[in-house]
Amino acid sequence: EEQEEDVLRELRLFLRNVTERLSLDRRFKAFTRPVDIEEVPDYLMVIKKPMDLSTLLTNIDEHKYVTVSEFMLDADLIWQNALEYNPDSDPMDRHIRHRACALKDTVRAILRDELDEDFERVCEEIKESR
Ligand SMILES: CC(=O)c1nc(NC(=O)[C@H]2CNCCN2)sc1-c1cc(O)cc(O)c1
Repeated sequence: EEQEEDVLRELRLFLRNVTERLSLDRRFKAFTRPVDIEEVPDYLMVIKKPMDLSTLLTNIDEHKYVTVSEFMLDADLIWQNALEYNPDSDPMDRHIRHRACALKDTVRAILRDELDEDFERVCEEIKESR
């Protein structure tokens, strides 16, 4: 009903705000757009579920997420994919892994500081009821 749509509208506003702040952080430049398959032809042989910050925003606008937990599953793909594609001691691998770990910690810190657990519980109730 209308109250549920109010909650999901507030969820989308919160998730857009978090995603846009991440996209503005220079440490996460490599994660702002889909990996360019022309530049990195073997990427899709290694990474089965690509994800990036611009795709998160599109998903939010398409009402893909009813809970923060669903959003987190896709947001976690971004740094998990980077760790998987960059496992070696190569300086570039280490550089990307460092930024992937910073992304992981930053997302968790924002949600710990800014997500009210009662709000997420209401979102989970809406999801269960559908
Ligand atoms: C996001 C990601 O996982 C990524 N990984 C890379 N790894 C490498 O280049 C390592 C791989 N091992 C051998 C030595 N090179 S480059 C890169 C990337 C960076 C961008 O600024 C944009 C973009 O689309 C992708």
